[in-house]
Amino acid sequence: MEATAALTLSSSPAAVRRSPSRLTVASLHLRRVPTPASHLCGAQGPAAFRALSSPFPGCRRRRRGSGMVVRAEMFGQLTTGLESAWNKLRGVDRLTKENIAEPMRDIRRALLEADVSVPVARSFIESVTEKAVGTDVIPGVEPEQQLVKVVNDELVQLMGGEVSDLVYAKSGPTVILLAGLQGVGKTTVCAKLAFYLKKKGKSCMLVAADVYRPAAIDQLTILGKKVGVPVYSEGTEAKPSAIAKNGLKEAKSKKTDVVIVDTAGRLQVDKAMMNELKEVKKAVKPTEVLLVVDAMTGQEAAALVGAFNGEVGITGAILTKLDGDSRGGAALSIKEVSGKPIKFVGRGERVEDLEPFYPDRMAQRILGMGDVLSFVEQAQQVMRQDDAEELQKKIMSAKFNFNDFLKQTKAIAQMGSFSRIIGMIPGMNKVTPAQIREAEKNVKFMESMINVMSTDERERPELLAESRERRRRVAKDSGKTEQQVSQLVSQLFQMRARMQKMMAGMQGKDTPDMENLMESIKSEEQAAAGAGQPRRKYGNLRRRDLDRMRGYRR
Ligand SMILES: Nc1nc2c(ncn2[C@@H]2O[C@H](COP(=O)(O)OP(=O)(O)OP(=O)(O)O)[C@@H](O)[C@H]2O)c(=O)[nH]1
Repeated sequence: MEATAALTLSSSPAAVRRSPSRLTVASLHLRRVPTPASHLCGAQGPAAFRALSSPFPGCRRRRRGSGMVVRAEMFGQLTTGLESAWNKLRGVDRLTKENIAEPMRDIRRALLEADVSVPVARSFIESVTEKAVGTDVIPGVEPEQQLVKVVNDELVQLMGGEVSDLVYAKSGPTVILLAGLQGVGKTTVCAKLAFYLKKKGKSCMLVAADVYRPAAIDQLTILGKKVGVPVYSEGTEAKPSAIAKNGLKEAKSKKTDVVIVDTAGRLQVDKAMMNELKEVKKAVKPTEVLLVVDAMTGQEAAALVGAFNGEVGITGAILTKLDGDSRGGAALSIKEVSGKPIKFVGRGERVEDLEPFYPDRMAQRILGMGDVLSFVEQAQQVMRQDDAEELQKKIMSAKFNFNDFLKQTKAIAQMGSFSRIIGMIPGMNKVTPAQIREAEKNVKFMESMINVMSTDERERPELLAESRERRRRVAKDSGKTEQQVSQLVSQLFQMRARMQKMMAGMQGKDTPDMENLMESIKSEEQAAAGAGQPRRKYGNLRRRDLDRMRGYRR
């Protein structure tokens, strides 16, 4: 049977055709098994959740400069190229090899225009095609949204997947050796790194091993002063490897945590440069050898990282000048081409302008679709097939218990706070902030009671239904009244009944009618405004459950 997921995301292909400029995410529907809605809404009625579960207008793609989605201008062209790929999928039912062929060509073109190398673009396209075609359809998520997600995940992988942290030495100072061609920003990076590490509570020392450009030593000394870090130098006469070795000795004697060695840059890769680097490396046995590359050089930067790694052996790259006019090819290709991760990126000339490289954030910037991605991810999470199937079995056997209740509550909480979700959906002005706060308060309120229940009580709500003693204990331990606990137990049984009714309807080939369902929830809640009041009929609720409920209400 199909996944019984509770929350799904969609807007109909018809709506998309009517409004092609709209991104098609974003109506939240209750499908098949209803997410327990009423428990989020408490006695005040499920207004907030009802509003969430009713179809909304599509989530409009944020225009450039609208302020809601931060787009890296650097990737602007790539982003625009990708957009045309999504547009070509509007209105299709599922992703097939045939219907994604043209969008894939757009993506390939966009990557090449961003200065990604041909082999990298080719393998990217192959991988996206394979995953997109094989991807499970998530009910309610539009095919182009799924493609956005696949492209996002592949971009993240392409850029190295996880963030690659600096490695520190197990004992003694951590030595970071910086290498790179002339003018890429090495000296500036020395100061930026020291500034970054100081903020992390590490003591640092800079070592001036660029003996060919006298101004480099002065520049490093000035920058060292600026960030409050000592600079070790021996002028321009000594050998770089000796300077680095002596600098390390001094750092050891001062118990410095991190030593950053600045080396000379050349206009191009040459043998002398490589040999010198190898010597310095041998002299100080660095924990990290980082190649500084300029993002403006595009795919050449990636090739350079590969070349340095082959010759000298490096641990990663630092990509500078991402604030400039580059097209992004370097960020996309370095890991794939060289096998080495980008560890930091420089986004300006100031010492503060260095940050760790986060592949996921970068991918989101490229796509400029953070809202779509979080919707698809959340839908996937909420709809994990195993959970859903297990839940379905429980519903059918009337075993839906407080653990499931809590799980569902948390699944909804995972959809982001109510306010956040609503904030992402333009046109969602039917739910007032007060209603949102109320719904959130109710979730917490119920959790506090469930949290103090014993394992048995959570698994078998009947125990609470049967025993006033137990209800009193839960009330006392959670600081609530006995009546409030009774009401919670009552709500769980009502929910079981509603779910079974719906499942029975589905199995009887009736398509569940959400309008009717919500109406029936509403009228049930009106009929049962308090746990002590008589209720109207309970649909498919089992006789045993009813008896038990009666037992606890007596
Ligand atoms: N816009 C921008 N400029 C940067 C960045 N990083 C460095 N620069 C600038 O690039 C220029 C060269 O930087 P340096 O740090 O001197 O480069 P270098 O690699 O040490 O140069 P050599 O010592 O000649 O090898 C300077 O004007 C820096 O201010 C960055 O991330 N963004």
